[in-house]
Amino acid sequence: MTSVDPSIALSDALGVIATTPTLLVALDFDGTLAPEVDQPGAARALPDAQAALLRLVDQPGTSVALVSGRALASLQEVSEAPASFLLVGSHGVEYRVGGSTEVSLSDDELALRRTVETILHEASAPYDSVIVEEKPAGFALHTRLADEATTTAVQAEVRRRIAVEAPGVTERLGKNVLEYSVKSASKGDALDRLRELTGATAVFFAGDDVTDEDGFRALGDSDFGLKCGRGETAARFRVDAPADVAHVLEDLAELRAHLGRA
Ligand SMILES: O=P(O)(O)OC[C@H]1O[C@H](O[C@H]2O[C@H](CO)[C@@H](O)[C@H](O)[C@H]2O)[C@H](O)[C@@H](O)[C@@H]1O
Repeated sequence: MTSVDPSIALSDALGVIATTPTLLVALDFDGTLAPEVDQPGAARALPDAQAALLRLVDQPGTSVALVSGRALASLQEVSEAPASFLLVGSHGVEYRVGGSTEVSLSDDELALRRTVETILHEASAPYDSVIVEEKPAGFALHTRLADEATTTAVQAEVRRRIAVEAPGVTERLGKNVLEYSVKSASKGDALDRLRELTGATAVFFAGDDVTDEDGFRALGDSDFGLKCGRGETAARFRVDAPADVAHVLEDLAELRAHLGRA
């Protein structure tokens, strides 16, 4: 485990955030809580991470949120999250904060979404290795099982057509996934909303992908950003893999529980 900010050790910063009066623990799902797998529906949080989150959500003044690029329904299914977890899907477009929310699309947005659907399905049709995933406000093109040449070709074709036929849609590029949405919300917007909703005095957020950087940029000096894996980041701390995230969450849960007992 390393500190991107050399002025403070990860364990010291964890000890500080554990004492905050009202804590929001927010986690990206794929690549952070759950190791990456070939089939999106097969992803599951590591048992140690899930156990730590269940322990955290039981502590006084502590909220747990999953903030994912997945559609909310997909996130609910793979995360097996109890009702006490706050859920954000589709990169900040969908929320489960109490009751589920429907995504409401205008006629223009519905038409734009249909155009995106057509482009992604037509561009991916020649390739068995490319999968299109439906979301309430858009579609994602998965190339995890495709070779490099196929990925380059299909993404170039999609981008060429989107620029002409659906300008204005929001593009998000993740690990082996190129996604288009008719809503432009981000994980930064989601953390802002959850912070306000929970009255958090500090926020812990962990993520692994480019779209998680919006979340890290929404953090302030009292917060704790944890990047999982390689790549440029605005997070203050970094670990190598989901197993390390699980360890950090276990430590945070232990510190928070100790505080509750003190
Ligand atoms: O924000 P996240 O919770 O990290 O969600 C990002 C995307 O996750 C899923 O795709 C990724 O994980 C899959 C399972 O490990 C993997 O097969 C795929 O290659 C990854 O891109 C999900 O399917 C997407 O909808 C999310 O946007």
